[in-house]
Amino acid sequence: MICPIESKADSPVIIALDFASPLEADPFLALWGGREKPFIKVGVQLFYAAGPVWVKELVEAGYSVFLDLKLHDIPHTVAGAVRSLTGLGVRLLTLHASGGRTMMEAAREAAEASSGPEPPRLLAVTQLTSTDDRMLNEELGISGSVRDSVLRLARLAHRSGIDGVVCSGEEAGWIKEQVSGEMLTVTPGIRLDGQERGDQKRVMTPEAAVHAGADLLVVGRPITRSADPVATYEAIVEQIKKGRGHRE
Ligand SMILES: O=c1ccn([C@@H]2O[C@H](COP(=O)(O)O)[C@@H](O)[C@H]2O)c(=O)[nH]1
Repeated sequence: MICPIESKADSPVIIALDFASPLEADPFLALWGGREKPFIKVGVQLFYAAGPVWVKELVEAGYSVFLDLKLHDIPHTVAGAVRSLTGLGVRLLTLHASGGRTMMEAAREAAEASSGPEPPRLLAVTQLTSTDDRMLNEELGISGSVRDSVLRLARLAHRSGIDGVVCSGEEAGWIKEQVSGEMLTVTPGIRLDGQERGDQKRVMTPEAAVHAGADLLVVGRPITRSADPVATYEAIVEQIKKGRGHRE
């Protein structure tokens, strides 16, 4: 089943607007002029440059916005950040599951207590898609596989009342089966066949990710660096339809 948070255009693709400033992001979004507005993700680079007022303007202009700030601090501070951000009207907001249960519960309670627009659904980042087993074990000193760690963090997020997780396509199906079918699975690390991975370690094609159980796909450079971003976006949407066909 495709989750109800997906974009109005019946497309589960979220475009990661990893640009330096609105001077780059605005002309990029204008390429969709006359078409259904895409679901967009604003991450730390653009948020730090553009600020909350610009994000609110996007929401007011009709964009569904995923604010990917990956909050990670003591519970009191994260709760305060969530309170500051809920008024923006964004649909999704991230925090790191590794901040622990008390931090995630504090974030959820802060979102629920908001009196403004509908609060964002919270997503817990499990292990970044740029992490592989070697990095986890040798650099971070965490034993076991990335998959085990992702499942453990997804369970913790679920127990903390968090709506969904950010994970790779490789883990989306396991989370649905082993944690909860209700957990929203949002998957970056999307690459088209044969495309450069760049810094991503756990990658999947759009079709394979949806087939594996991903609800929403985050796609940045494959679209933003494409010679024809709108055509690439539409080709990815087509691939997803195929992936859904295989899943049903
Ligand atoms: O584990 C994670 C969490 C977030 N991201 C974000 O998704 C996009 C991916 O961009 P690409 O250019 O398609 O690689 C980017 O904004 C990351 O901050 C992630 O990649 N992995």
